[in-house]
Amino acid sequence: MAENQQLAALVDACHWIGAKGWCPATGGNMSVRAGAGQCLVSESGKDKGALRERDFLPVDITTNRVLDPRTPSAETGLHTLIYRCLPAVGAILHTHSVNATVLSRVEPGASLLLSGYEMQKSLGGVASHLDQVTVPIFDNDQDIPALATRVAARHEIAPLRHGFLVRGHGLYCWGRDVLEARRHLEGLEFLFQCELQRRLLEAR
Ligand SMILES: CSC[C@@H](O)[C@@H](O)C(=O)COP(=O)(O)O
Ligand SMILES: [Zn+2]
Repeated sequence: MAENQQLAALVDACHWIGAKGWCPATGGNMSVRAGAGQCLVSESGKDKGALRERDFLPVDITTNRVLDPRTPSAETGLHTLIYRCLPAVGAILHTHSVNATVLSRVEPGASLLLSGYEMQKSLGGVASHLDQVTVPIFDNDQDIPALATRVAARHEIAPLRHGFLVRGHGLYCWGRDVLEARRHLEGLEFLFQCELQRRLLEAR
């Protein structure tokens, strides 16, 4: 799909995310890969459920240089890192759902491990409910370059796949294009809700 179609699809995805309530109070950010080693990142501080195409700003993926007088997301460094680590990624969605926020705090480990769910197959390359899906969890940090360094270090050891959680903060997920990133977001959110309910019921 052409770059302008991807941007139109991303704007659509942002409105869908807003309607789901996954980006309350200006939380979250989104981007698509663009030509010439750039990506288009949502402007900082905007309501992500009401973004328009002109609210996405060009950023150089290698240098993080912002090619616009406006300010892109405070978390731009995570978007550019993901594009550098995973050359096949075409779109990234970062959301702040209640389930992602709570589950990332309830799980004390460095990963959320999911298995036994048919809906795991909504994630690219997962063929069975018997597979184990690993969603890395990183402790939150207001220092985005420091957080990006930890994400990159983990990617060196265990390559990132569909997304990761930031503890008490939210989810980053992605896909080859906006359509796949949307499917991953919806699939992961479904799995988070199941896992949270399972843990609540089994704790009784
Ligand atoms: C509502 S505060 C959330 C922010 O600190 C941040 O986590 C976020 O996702 C949005 O930041 P932004 O700079 O608008 O992209
Ligand atoms: Zn955030």
